[in-house]
Amino acid sequence: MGNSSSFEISLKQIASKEEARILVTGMNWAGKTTILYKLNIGEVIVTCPTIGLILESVRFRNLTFAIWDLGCSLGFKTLWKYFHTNIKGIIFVIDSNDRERMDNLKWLLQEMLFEEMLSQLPILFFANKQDLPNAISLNEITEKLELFLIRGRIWRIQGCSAIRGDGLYEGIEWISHVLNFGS
Ligand SMILES: Nc1nc2c(ncn2[C@@H]2O[C@H](COP(=O)(O)OP(=O)(O)OP(=O)(O)O)[C@@H](O)[C@H]2O)c(=O)[nH]1
Ligand SMILES: [Mg+2]
Repeated sequence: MGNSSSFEISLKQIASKEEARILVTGMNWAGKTTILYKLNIGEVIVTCPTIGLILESVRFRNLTFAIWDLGCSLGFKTLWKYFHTNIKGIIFVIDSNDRERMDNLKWLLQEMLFEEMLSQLPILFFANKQDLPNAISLNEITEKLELFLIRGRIWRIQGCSAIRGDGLYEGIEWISHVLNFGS
């Protein structure tokens, strides 16, 4: 990665080229990449791996899905600063099998929910890995992450298994519909 000013210029260039998008995010290992592959909505493109920001994007109808990790050392704020104007919705992927990181996840989610630049955007929560025997139920995830406290935006939690493909299209159809892009 170059120095911080050349890095900022690179970010600006990426942000200016991209069109309206849905941000797909969540903790690492949650299944973001697998979901996008499974949806078979196009080739996953590593847009710019050289600057330390792993940005993958795929297209589905007229939506662009861009993904990056919460665990990324850049942090939310750097990314939001450049990308928020094009973001129309958020897909937040949860590893339903990861009980140990639920508390961490809750705080990361809170940080995002309170981010002014992302306020009012609809959120689809994909409770992924529901195929695993110890997966946490949707009700329990809703409790643990306090999703019921979300105000001022449309949200939905959708159980899914990126491995099997269950639930993915229901979620994508929902967010497409909410954004008035879907048929
Ligand atoms: N059992 C099961 N495993 C899954 C599912 N989705 C993803 N995985 C596995 O979880 C691991 C992480 O999946 P990725 O798609 O790489 O997750 P990611 O969120 O893109 O991870 P990072 O890019 O590292 O942040 C892989 O071993 C996947 O095969 C699922 O629905 N069920
Ligand atoms: Mg990934």
